[in-house]
Amino acid sequence: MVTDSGGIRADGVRRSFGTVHAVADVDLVAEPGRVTALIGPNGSGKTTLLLMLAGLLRPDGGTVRVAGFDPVTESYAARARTGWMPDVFGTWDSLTAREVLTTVAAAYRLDRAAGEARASELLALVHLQDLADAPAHVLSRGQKQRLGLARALVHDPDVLLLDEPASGLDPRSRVDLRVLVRDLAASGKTILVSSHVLTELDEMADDAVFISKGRTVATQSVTGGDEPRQWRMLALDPAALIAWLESSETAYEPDPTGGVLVDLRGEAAAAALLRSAVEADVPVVSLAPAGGVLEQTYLALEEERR
Ligand SMILES: Nc1ncnc2c1ncn2[C@@H]1O[C@H](COP(=O)(O)OP(=O)(O)OP(=O)(O)O)[C@@H](O)[C@H]1O
Repeated sequence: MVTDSGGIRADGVRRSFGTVHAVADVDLVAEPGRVTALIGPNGSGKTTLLLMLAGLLRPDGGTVRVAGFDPVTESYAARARTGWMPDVFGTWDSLTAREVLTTVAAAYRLDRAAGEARASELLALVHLQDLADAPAHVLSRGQKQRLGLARALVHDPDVLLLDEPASGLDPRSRVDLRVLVRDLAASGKTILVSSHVLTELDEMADDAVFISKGRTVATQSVTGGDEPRQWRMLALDPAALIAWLESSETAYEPDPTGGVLVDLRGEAAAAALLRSAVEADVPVVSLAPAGGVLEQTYLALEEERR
């Protein structure tokens, strides 16, 4: 649970730019030790919300607590506990990757030796040792993202706000990012991460908050939930599969891939369906979730809002 001293909490937060209500009414809870995904279409207000949580933009109304502090009235305490990784990381072009980190360390009042040690540790963590002494402007987009992540971690914050952290990362770096984020959550940090790549969030997040047009429209637990979702079932003999589904009165819809889609509640239900199909000699070749759980919720919400 979020207590006064941990996690992120936003209640009825709003922020407009002129007549644009970028964030109109957002409620959000992100708990320590968990990764919470922030999901919404382009322009739904994710970055604006993250900027308010990071203390970089003042809300017009509502309340925000980050690690127990108000980022506006207790900005020093909140910022000391918050790591912010923007979607586009502007580096100071004349500095090297290492200097970017030691400069940030100095801003957080780490002494020189501690700052240098921390910079080396983080450069190794994000696999940038070989480029440590290269000017930051020569880094590729993905390498800059990794430096941005290292920068967010300099002061060992309790709360991490990551805006599209995987954008521009190659497949290996995405896996590394996922492992790192999970490790940070396991060590008790609160992590809020926005991304459009829902399959990636499926594998990274514990909880999800969906926003649309500046409002919270749904929250969902990613892990351990047994909400119904669609599974795709394929058989060597599609006619035999359909005959069996009909005789066993299992609801299905045909799938363009030649298989069928069935609604199932959790993995135990999938195992039971597979067992009965095999017992009935249906030559099933696969039964797997059709798309990720977050993608299914996202598309259902989009459909609802059309
Ligand atoms: N500084 C600003 N001035 C005016 N309008 C703004 C400003 N910042 C954001 N907006 C508007 O607020 C809305 C929400 O923008 P925001 O960047 O928060 O969305 P987002 O969900 O992060 O989008 P994306 O997924 O494309 O990154 C958009 O309509 C945007 O044009």
